[in-house]
Amino acid sequence: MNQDLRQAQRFTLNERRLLKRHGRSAIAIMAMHTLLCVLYFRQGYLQISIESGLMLLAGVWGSLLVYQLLLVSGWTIKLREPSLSLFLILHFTLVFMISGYYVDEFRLSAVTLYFAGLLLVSFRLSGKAMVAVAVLGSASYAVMLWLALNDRWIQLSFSVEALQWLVFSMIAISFAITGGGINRLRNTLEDKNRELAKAVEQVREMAIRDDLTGLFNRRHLLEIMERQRALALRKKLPFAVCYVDLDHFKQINDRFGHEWGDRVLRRFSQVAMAGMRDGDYFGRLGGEEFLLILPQSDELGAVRVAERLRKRWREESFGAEGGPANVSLSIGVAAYRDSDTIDTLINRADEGLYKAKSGGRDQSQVA
Ligand SMILES: Nc1nc2c(ncn2[C@@H]2O[C@H](COP(=O)(O)OP(=O)(O)OP(=O)(O)O)[C@@H](O)[C@H]2O)c(=O)[nH]1
Repeated sequence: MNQDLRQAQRFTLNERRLLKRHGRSAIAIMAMHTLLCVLYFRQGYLQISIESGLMLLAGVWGSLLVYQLLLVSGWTIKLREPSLSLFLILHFTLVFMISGYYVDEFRLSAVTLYFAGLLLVSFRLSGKAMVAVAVLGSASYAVMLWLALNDRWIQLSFSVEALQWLVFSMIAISFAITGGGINRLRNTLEDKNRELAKAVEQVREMAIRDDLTGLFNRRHLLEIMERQRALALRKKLPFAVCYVDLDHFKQINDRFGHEWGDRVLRRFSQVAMAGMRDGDYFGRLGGEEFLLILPQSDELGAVRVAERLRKRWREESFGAEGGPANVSLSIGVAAYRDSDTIDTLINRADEGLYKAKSGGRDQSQVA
């Protein structure tokens, strides 16, 4: 594959890599939060028994690991939102609110890492979804607070708690508003990168194709021959080429006009392509000259292919459409030899073509 194309694809077709990174970030946030909870617990600020704490931890990490497995396995890649960010942020909301419930002294600090979670999913969720998530976060905080106040009314100050809830809600909404922008930017960037990859592919196609026929052009045919030669040298795989030339083409142009000449060239390309074996290559060297490259073919096999093409093309007639009745072909065939370079091989095929022309045209000759 062309190097430019690979580079463009690195920006566009790397969804699996991004998903893995997304999963790793989720784990990092949760790991930091777990560490924070352990510190709170050790300092006596987390009002929870060790058994309940461990059970909660098992639930949190169990579900997060399942999430991570889904992302890494590629199972979610076909979904509309493959990072399952909505699930992730709901999971985070639940976990952070539960920990917030148990930490009375620093309730707001216990849920601070929730904002890192919001930032993470803002790369994936739309602006509207982000606002909905933030509102849900704020409502969950309110419910959590209500439960904590109900349980421990005497020790808690309503106004301080309400102020902390307000701060939490404002930060969450601000994250949602700016986060929506991040997602829009990311989508635009993705679209642009996709367009870029397509453009690179188009440029690449233009660089290897002949305008008139859409066949491989001379440059690309020479590249293919170089590759075949390398294979022949390394793995002793034979290959052969057929130098194909339409006979008396100048007369066609002169008698029927250049447009008819073009039409004949295009039809010949279609006929030749239709009869080709998978793995063979066919292209236009220029003018009315074409080249067939036949991997894993010896001289005899190549002559058979050349003759089949010549006979098939003779059946084609343009007479009924006001063009030439028949256009014959002359073909020079040459099989690769160890001492060959690309030039000597083409020259030999050209010699075969010369023999075919001087032998009366409409035939294949080996050289
Ligand atoms: N219509 C058309 N004609 C082309 C194109 N490229 C080359 N030609 C014409 O092809 C003709 C080739 O003529 P020659 O090289 O004399 O060969 P020929 O008339 O086929 O004679 P032989 O090969 O000896 O049978 C010339 O008239 C070129 O102008 C093309 O893209 N379209």
